[in-house]
Amino acid sequence: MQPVISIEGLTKTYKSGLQALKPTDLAIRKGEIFALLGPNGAGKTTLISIVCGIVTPTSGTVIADGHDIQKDYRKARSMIGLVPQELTTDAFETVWATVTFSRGLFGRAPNAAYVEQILRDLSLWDKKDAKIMTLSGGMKRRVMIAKALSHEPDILFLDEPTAGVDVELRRDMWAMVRKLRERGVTIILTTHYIEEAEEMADRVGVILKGQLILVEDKTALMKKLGRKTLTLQLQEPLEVLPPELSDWTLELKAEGHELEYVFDSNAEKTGVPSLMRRLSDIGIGFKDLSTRQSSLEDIFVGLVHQSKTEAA
Ligand SMILES: Nc1ncnc2c1ncn2[C@@H]1O[C@H](COP(=O)(O)OP(=O)(O)OP(=O)(O)O)[C@@H](O)[C@H]1O
Repeated sequence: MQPVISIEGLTKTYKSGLQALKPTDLAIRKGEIFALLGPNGAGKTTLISIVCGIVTPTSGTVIADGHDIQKDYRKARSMIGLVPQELTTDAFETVWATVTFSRGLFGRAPNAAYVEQILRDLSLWDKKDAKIMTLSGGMKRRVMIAKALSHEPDILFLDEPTAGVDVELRRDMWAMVRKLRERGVTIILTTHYIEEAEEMADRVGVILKGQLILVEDKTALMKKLGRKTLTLQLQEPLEVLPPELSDWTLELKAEGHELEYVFDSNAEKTGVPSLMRRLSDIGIGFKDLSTRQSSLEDIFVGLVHQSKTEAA
């Protein structure tokens, strides 16, 4: 199937000299929910801002629904709705006016019934005559979504849609995203929450230091993410790992006082019970033990390491 967005060889170096985006290729499928996952400063906003025509790329091309976003900007832009991270909307306007105005900006004929529908879907209908400045932060965010949808885009970008929003709004947002997808809208969202990607996305891209290091179906990625780290506080420090433990991938930490084992908590056999038995058999005792879910940072580090070894 022809992708709805084709990104080829895209890079961005800001005037400061910082390369925020390394050469990137990505094809977004029509009708999918794609989550771009990455820590602060990874380049998520840079990537989506280029696709939305807000930031000029240093090199590369983006085709959105058959239109080159630079050569054919207006057409490409009219297919796209963007909900930016920051709230940028006119404080003195009413909700109704600001959403209707947005629609007009894209050259769409007025359609009161459509605007009413999106305001209702976003629980904003009873606020339609309220001035933006009188709304709560969560309501303002809903207005940003209504604006982005005002011109009936086929592709919707949500930049960190749930950063700093309450549980209720997050739930509403997710419900709305699913509803839009049912209508055939392609959705690309950026997030640094794994749970958000897990809950929402069909596919996930991981971006780290300007590099898109992996793009995978969510289910496959979630398997990789289900890793845990077991740390054993040893009674006696070890200088080296005994050969009897070579069946497990272990690391000595804290100058030999800690033994660390990273395992897949989704696997049928995690290797934890057998490791415990082997330790007991060879007389290695421990004072305490703890497990923790691998953090996003660990996972990224793991993925980077893995992609480097695979490339080598
Ligand atoms: N206009 C700019 N000029 C110079 N550097 C910039 C500019 N905008 C972003 N950067 C830098 O580019 C890098 C990527 O930033 P970007 O906003 O794309 O990251 P992000 O993944 O969206 O992060 P966050 O999750 O914090 O929003 C960062 O180091 C940032 O400081």
